[in-house]
Amino acid sequence: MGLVLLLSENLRVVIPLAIALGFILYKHRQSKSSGLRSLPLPPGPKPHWLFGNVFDMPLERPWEGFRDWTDTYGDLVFLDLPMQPTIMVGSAKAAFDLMEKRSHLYSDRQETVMDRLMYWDWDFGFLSYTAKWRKHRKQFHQHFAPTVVSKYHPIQVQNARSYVRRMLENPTGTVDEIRLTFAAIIMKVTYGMTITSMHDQFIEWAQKALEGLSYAKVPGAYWIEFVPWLSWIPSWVPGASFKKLAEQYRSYTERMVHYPFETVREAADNGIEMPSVVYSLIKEARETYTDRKEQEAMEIDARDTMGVAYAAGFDTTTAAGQGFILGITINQEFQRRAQAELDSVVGPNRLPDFGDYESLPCCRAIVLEAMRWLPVTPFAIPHKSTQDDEYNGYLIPKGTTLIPNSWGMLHNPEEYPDPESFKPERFLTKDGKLNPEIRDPTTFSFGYGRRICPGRFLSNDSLFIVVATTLHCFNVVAECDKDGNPADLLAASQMMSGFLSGPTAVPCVYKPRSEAAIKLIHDSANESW
Ligand code: HEM
Repeated sequence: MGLVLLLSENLRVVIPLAIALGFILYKHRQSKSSGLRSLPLPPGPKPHWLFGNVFDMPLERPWEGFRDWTDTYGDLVFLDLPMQPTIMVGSAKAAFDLMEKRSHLYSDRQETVMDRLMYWDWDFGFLSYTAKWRKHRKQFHQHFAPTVVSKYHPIQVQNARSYVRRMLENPTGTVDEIRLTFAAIIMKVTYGMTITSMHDQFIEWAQKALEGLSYAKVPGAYWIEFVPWLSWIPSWVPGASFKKLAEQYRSYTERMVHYPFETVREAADNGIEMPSVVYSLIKEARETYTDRKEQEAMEIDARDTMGVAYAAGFDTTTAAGQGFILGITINQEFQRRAQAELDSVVGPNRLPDFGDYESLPCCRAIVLEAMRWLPVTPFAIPHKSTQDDEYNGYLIPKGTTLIPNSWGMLHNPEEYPDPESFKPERFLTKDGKLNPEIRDPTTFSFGYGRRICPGRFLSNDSLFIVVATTLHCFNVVAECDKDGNPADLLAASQMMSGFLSGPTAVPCVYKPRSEAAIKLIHDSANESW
């Protein structure tokens, strides 16, 4: 106890010393040579002798700074960060060569102290490349694979229709209503819970948990990541702001994972069905095992595996949906073209559904362009290597973090001319079909290799039905101020900096296309599902 107090009182000295000592030991380890270690590291900005490239990291719209580095140094840019050799991957070829073709070497993740302290260490998206990760990923995939997700179409159609009904009442509620739509879809699919408001208690907890996560994931923000063995220090110690942050948010993360799961489990205990992924897993556990301990273990696995669905799927799909609304408001010409297609395929007497999917290439092109234009995860989630490797004559040391600049690849003018413009037509042939020669942007925007987003099929379907239903019912135009001046949509399309990105604002208004459209929207409230 005396030692704890002594160290705590002198923490302003202990912390920098511990970090410096850590850096020196790390540098020493790095200098040890092995077979491939005689190869040069990929080029990159010149590092400081002790702090490496820490102070070179671009903070505002970093993807642009990283693209400039790629232009200067090439496909792989080496960054010397504390305890963490890092390579920025700037081209599609290098990204696929490493993270897809050699995915057995590049599928690890950097687990962090903050993940553990803030109770995110159950989330398999942040787990290392271990047996536990494999087990959870496999279980998740069984419920979100392309052959399975069509089961969720009725939930998606129903929520897209409920969305247009709310937009009729609240035509400027673009941001809130699209958020509610994707939250409701994920919660219904995963837990069988009906969400009707973003003020729902669960949603408020989950949003707080995600807010905490966004702080915890700012690279280099917490010194504790460089000296994890100091994570025992109490929160009252000066300099231990990471502990305070963890204490502030941890309980929200716990509630986000536990509450919906316990709701379904309690219902199952009382013989009440809540048809959903979690309900079917609980049922399976109870049918497979008679031993309560084994049942419990399987149920806990299900809780943790599926706890990730809201955390990983809500903000991401929402940001892509916001990109669609803004983009289609800017590109009025393509909006008219998609509506003409909807008029001819769906007609005036019904709303679109998944049966129309193949016949609506314009709506599908809009989804593709929304995924490309303002990429939600500009750097995917970084991967980590598990062995020394060689690529194009360069050493990639074991333990290197690979950060793919997905934004840079999606904005490569050679693949996507005029990349800053929202142009769904780029994905169509002259005769209006999807053009297989243009690279599908979702090969970048959902990440890479064995870690590629397993929720992408659900997300793509949710976006498609929202796009089709919206454009069948509404013209989407720029919001005007009281003097009639339209909002600056290009300013709104500036992407926010952060681990997750999206447009700065969505100043758009929904105007019903016709009386017939209004009737269709109202009538959809009487549909039985
Ligand atoms: C537009 C929507 C979405 C985008 C842009 C997106 C993007 C991503 C990206 C870039 C990754 C990291 C891939 C990598 O490491 O290379 C990822 C991982 C993940 N996503 Fe998504 N995602 C979206 C929607 C969803 C949805 C709806 C779900 C769940 C239903 C989901 C579940 C996950 C999970 C569980 C992981 C972790 C995979 C792992 O580490 O093995 N995502 N996503």
